[in-house]
Amino acid sequence: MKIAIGGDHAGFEYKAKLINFLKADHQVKDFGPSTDDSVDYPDHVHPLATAVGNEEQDLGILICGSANGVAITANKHQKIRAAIAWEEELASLAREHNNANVICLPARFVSYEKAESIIKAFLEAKFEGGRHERRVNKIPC
Ligand SMILES: O=C(CO)[C@H](O)[C@H](O)[C@H](O)COP(=O)(O)O
Repeated sequence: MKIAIGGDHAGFEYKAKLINFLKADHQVKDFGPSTDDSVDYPDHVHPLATAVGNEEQDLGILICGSANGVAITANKHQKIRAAIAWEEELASLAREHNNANVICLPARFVSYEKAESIIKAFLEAKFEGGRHERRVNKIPC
């Protein structure tokens, strides 16, 4: 799968580790930041969301301190359904019920091991369609 990953300085460390975790099985594109110097998350979220929205990338992962800002920003983009997850089941349900194409992680609130497990759950889940597709189709895109 083609996976886009990005965030801000608060997610930098986890992003680097996740890239190493993911690159064995996926094509990973890093949307930055490239250091842990303080940055403005929209500068990295917008290009990632554009790439996922136009299907250059299959799924997106955004990591920052609380996940709130990256999720708010990503969801401003047409065709993006960004969900926040701090537990594996939340990530699975985001795919299964909401057809989420971006997952947002709160690096300052979960361990790296939990973050990796959340991403694994997100990538392994599949959209269930049916009643969920009817609902998702009612979200203006
Ligand atoms: O909501 C956020 C942006 O997506 C995150 O929590 C940021 O990482 C956080 O706001 C950064 O705060 P800082 O004090 O500038 O490190």
